[in-house]
Amino acid sequence: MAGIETIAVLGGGAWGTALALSAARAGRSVTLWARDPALVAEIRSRQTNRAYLPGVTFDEPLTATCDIADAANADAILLVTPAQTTRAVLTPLAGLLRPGTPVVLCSKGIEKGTGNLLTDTLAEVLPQAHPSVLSGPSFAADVARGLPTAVTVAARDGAMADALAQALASASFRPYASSDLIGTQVGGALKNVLAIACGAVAGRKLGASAQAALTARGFAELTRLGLAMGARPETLTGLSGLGDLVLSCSSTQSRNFSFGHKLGEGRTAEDLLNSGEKLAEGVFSAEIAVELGERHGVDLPVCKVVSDVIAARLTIDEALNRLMSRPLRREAGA
Ligand SMILES: NC(=O)C1=CN([C@@H]2O[C@H](COP(=O)(O)OP(=O)(O)OC[C@H]3O[C@@H](n4cnc5c(N)ncnc54)[C@H](O)[C@@H]3O)[C@@H](O)[C@H]2O)C=CC1
Ligand SMILES: O=C(CO)COP(=O)(O)O
Repeated sequence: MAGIETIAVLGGGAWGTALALSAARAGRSVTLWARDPALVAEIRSRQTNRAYLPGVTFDEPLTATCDIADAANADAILLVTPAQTTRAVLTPLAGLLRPGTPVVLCSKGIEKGTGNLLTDTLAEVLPQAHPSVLSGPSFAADVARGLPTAVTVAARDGAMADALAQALASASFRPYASSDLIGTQVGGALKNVLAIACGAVAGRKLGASAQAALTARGFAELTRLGLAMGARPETLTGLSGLGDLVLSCSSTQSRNFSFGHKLGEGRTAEDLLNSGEKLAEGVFSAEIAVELGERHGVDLPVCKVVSDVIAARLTIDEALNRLMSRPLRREAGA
């Protein structure tokens, strides 16, 4: 397999910019596509992205463009826009992308309306692409600053996953290759929903014990759904599953945790969404995760209460009562 030298990153937000910087540090030639001309101008003139990565000056030069056609000929494309925009962002590449080009989905979510994992959407829009996923415990601000990070990089074909891991690896960024596309995506999507629940527990001051219990029971949910959908167990206990769940369920740096924290303090989801709160993917994935659970015959009680709280069908206290009054059961067979 030919080496991956040129990389296009689609998305000029926090994670897209951080991954572009990280790939440049790994020695790749990187083009960052963003829809906002003002941001492209800022990157070209100042090598900063002050709105999404305040305080970070790029240590490696990035080329920026507003024309998505400039991305089509790269050896690999990283898609890093909010999960619900995946279809819209990929569509213009339909007639441009060379067959076999790896498209690495770096967003974490499930498509509303279809219940698709993002690789399913990719297959519908760009069937000629080689489907790939990057996921794991990694805050954009940490990666942008070159702090040590490890992630999972999965591709349909193990050799492609190895090539992508090789291309993205640097002294501070360590990808582990995998061929489990399903497991890698289920972990990333569900941890966002579960982080909202843990944030709400913290915001409601229910205690560290409750937060740990919810993280563990959340992991049981993530595992049940992942296995029912065909994930491999070792992926779910790896970086993109347990690793990312632990990070997001324990840190106020997580936007999903922070969103939940504010719900726990009494704000409503509607109010938060209307007041320009930062992107919290779990808000959009919660309901569709519950639907996926139903489709696969899997019970997801924590995701269900998160979905109900977001839709204002339940208060935080009612959610707690619902979880605590469920019939007692054996832990392993739950
Ligand atoms: N920020 C982080 O630490 C991490 C984020 N992620 C995932 O990466 C994805 C993106 O997150 P962030 O970059 O953090 O979000 P962000 O809110 O910082 O940036 C999103 C970017 O997407 C752009 N965008 C929105 N709609 C668009 C559209 N229709 N077409 C083109 N561009 C559009 C926005 O203008 C913005 O530049 C999410 O799925 C998130 O879960 C994954 C790992 C870490
Ligand atoms: O996915 C992330 C860390 O791995 C980022 O989490 P948030 O989107 O909750 O900030």
